[in-house]
Amino acid sequence: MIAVRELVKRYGGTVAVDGLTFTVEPGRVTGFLGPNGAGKSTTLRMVLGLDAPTSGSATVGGMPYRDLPSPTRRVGALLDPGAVEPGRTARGHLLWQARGAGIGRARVDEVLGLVGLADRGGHRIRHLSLGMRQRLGIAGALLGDPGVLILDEPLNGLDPEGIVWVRRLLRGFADEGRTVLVSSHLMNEMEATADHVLVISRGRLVADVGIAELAAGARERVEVATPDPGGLSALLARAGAAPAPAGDGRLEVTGMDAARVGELAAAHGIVLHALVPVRARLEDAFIRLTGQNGRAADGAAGEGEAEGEWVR
Ligand SMILES: Nc1ncnc2c1ncn2[C@@H]1O[C@H](COP(=O)(O)OP(=O)(O)OP(=O)(O)O)[C@@H](O)[C@H]1O
Repeated sequence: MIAVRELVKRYGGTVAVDGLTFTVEPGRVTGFLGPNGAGKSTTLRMVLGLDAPTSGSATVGGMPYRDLPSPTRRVGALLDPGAVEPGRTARGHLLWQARGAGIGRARVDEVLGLVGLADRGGHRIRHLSLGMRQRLGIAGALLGDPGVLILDEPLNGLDPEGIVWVRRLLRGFADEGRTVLVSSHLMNEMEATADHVLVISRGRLVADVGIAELAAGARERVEVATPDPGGLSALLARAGAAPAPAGDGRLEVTGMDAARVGELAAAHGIVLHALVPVRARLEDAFIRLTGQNGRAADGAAGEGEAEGEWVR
C-alpha cells in the first residue's frame, strides 16, 4: 500500500504539490490523473524518495521508500523512459539495472520475454521505437518482481496493441494482489485501464473515486435532429428535460432518456430525423474536475463542488 499524507512540495514560489492525502490500495489498478503540470511526477518522485517533500509524508508499505530494505524488490518504477543511455543495448541496460539491485542475469531475459522484447535484447536503445522503449522501461520496473508498481505515463507512445498489452499486464498484477499506480493526463486512457482514480489539479486532490462510480455519476445525453427544433425544445422543457440547441436544427437533451424523447415527439406529431443516446464520457467529468483545457477550475465553486462529490 502507498500512503501519502499532507504532502507538500514547493519549488521557490511554485507550489507543485499542495497538501495531498490519499492511499493506493493493493489488488486494483489506481489511475493517477491530472492535466500537464498538475504535480503527478513530483508526487511520484517523492513517493520514490527521489525528491524530498517540503512537508508531509509518503510511505510504501508503512515506510518511507529510502528506509525500505531492498527497495527495488518491493517497488518497481517507470519514471522517465528517456533517461537511458541510448548507446546501450536493451539487455545491457537491464543488466546494468539488475547489477545495481543485486538481481541475477536470468531475470533480465525473463523480463525481456515478459514485455515482448525477447528478440530485441541485442538492439541498441537508440534504434528502438518509442513504444519499445516504453516496454523496456516497464521491463526495468519488473526486474525485482515487486509487489508495488509505479508507472508514470506508461501508455505514452504505445500503439493500440501496446496499450492493450500494458492494460492486460497491469490487470494481471492487480489480480495477483499487487499495488499498481499509473499516471496519465488522459481520462479516456484510464477509463479502460484503472479500477480507481485519483484526480489532481494544481497539486490538490479533486477526486478519489472508483471508475464505476465516476461513470454512474456522469450525465447521459441524447442528441436529436428535427425539422422543428423550436417545437420539440418547448415540448421537452415542459416535460422536465433540459434541451439545448446544438446547431443545424439539432438539440442536445439532458435529463431524459432517448426512448422518452422519441415517445413525446411521436405523441405530438413532431418528426425526428435522428435520435441518438450518447454515453457520457468520463473525459467530461475530468474536464469538470480540473477545469477546461487542462487549466484548473477557478474559485471555490468548481473545486469545492468536485470535492464534495468525489473526495472522501
Ligand atoms: N525541479 C523543478 N523545479 C521547479 N519547478 C518544478 C520542478 N519540477 C516540477 N516543477 C513544477 O511543478 C509543477 C508540477 O510539475 P509535475 O511535473 O509534477 O506535473 P505533472 O502533473 O507530472 O505534469 P506532466 O504530465 O506535464 O509531467 C509544474 O508547475 C512544474 O513546472
